[in-house]
Amino acid sequence: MMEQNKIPQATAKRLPLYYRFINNLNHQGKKRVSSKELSDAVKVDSATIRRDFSYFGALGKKGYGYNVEYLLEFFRKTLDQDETTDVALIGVGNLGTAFLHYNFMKNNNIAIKMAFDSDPKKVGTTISDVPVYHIEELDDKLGDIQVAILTIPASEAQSMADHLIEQGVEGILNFTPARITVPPNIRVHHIDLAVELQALVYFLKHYPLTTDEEEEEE
Ligand SMILES: NC(=O)c1ccc[n+]([C@@H]2O[C@H](COP(=O)([O-])OP(=O)(O)OC[C@H]3O[C@@H](n4cnc5c(N)ncnc54)[C@H](O)[C@@H]3O)[C@@H](O)[C@H]2O)c1
Repeated sequence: MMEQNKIPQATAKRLPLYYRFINNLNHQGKKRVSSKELSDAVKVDSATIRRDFSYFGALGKKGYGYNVEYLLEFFRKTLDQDETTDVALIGVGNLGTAFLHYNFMKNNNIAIKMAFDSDPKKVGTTISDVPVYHIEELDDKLGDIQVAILTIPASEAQSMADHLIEQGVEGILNFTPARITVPPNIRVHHIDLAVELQALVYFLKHYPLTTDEEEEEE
């Protein structure tokens, strides 16, 4: 990955968001984009965008904006768009099934390759071309997959994470409300809808958005 270490984590997290939008612009044949346009589209304030983009070596010109092709090339390299990353999904219930149906990652060269469940009724089925195996087949089937999505009951999360790590998984996207403990070399990202909603409501109440932006166009 290109100069990934120099990019602050908060900036890196916004990369996929930028990538998706810039990719769309490119498909529409657009050659340049202003920080204001970007800001409106991805809902990140334009000062943050300018700071983020300065890490990418993309310096917008006043009255011109950013070069779409340059940005796209940079994002592709940085996000390893040229390589495919396979992901395993653990738990084909309400949430897991929805993720399999909505092939949300097809443009990003990241794909859910296989899914696991303990329910015999689900094992042996295929959802959007993704085979569902029994969880006991995990060691045989996982291969060199290093990323897993956890959509199992919270009570199963820790032991499942331990097992996945034993099998070589290095990154876990945890949708269960359980806070799992992992060794320092393993990365866990936790997505909790309830917490996100609470945060949104809190911000609405205490930090109302204003409409007058002190915009400085680039
Ligand atoms: N993060 C969020 O925004 C969000 C939203 C809804 C639910 N959740 C959480 O996501 C998880 C899944 O929710 P759901 O509604 O899909 O639940 P669900 O009960 O519909 O699905 C859970 C699935 O996991 C399977 N399972 C159980 N134990 C297993 C094991 N040991 N190995 C493999 N598979 C196993 C079950 O057979 C079932 O298919 C829960 O922890 C829930 O709290 C998170």
